Amino acid sequence: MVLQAEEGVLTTSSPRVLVATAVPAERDAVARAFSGAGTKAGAGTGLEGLTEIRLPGAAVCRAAAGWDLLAAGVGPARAAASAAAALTAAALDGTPYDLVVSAGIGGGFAPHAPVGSLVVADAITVADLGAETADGFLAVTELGFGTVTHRTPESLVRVASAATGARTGPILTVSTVTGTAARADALRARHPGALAEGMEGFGIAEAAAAHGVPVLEIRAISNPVGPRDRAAWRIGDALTALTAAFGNLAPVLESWNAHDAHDAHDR
Ligand SMILES: O=C(O)c1cccc(C(=O)CC[C@H]2O[C@@H](n3cnc4c(=O)[nH]cnc43)[C@H](O)[C@@H]2O)c1
Repeated sequence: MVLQAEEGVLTTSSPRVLVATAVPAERDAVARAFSGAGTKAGAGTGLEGLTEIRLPGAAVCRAAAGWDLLAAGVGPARAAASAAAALTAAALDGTPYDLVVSAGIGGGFAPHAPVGSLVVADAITVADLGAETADGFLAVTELGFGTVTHRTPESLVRVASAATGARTGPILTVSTVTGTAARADALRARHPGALAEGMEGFGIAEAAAAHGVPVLEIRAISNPVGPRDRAAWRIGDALTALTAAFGNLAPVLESWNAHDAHDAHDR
């Protein structure tokens, strides 16, 4: 967000937002909210009408003024590397991002996050970064290292959930998709209140934190967290919900003041 002097008056331009998904299908679902780009019209690349900017380590698509979309890859490490590349390139270019949004489909914890619903994270927590011991799992912070949770700005979570109808609560980041009831129960016990899981949020939040940029995560629920039944994932419905979410989210994020982000903290 750059302050500009116009006729002697200081005005604030719209924030620059980086939306990071895992895969191109999710990025294109976000793109459809802006201009109809990413529809099936054309050769099926999903990028008709979008400008692709190739960077060292990442390629971002400009969906609209101020809105860059990144298919950052699956899993926290690849997503962090891609997001960091995009953030660094923008900073070196003198046009840093004001907000990073981790977005995509995700698993929902029953009964609070049913398939087809939306979840906005008030906390982005890595669930499997630590050590297994005879007495159970120890988070990396309990070993004296690093971070396991990034908080999202309260004011941003409030406006985002009001605009989209999303439930708000912790979203877990896992490197292994939960595939049994026992693992789902263990996650519930360790993270009471967790609404959803995905595979990239924490990595993207780490990259954003390294650049001092606030982060938000939004997931459209495609499947329940629990016993694996890949055939039952409602990916199409979730992608449709993601497009609708960004249609409602974009105007409120554009008017959100990034300087309100002082209410976010890492743990
Ligand atoms: O096959 C397709 O057409 C397709 C379209 C869009 C996305 C996909 C994915 O497989 C996305 C993988 C992505 O989804 C997240 N995810 C979804 N459900 C879960 C879950 O139960 N636990 C953890 N992650 C989940 C995750 O972020 C993956 O990166 C396919």
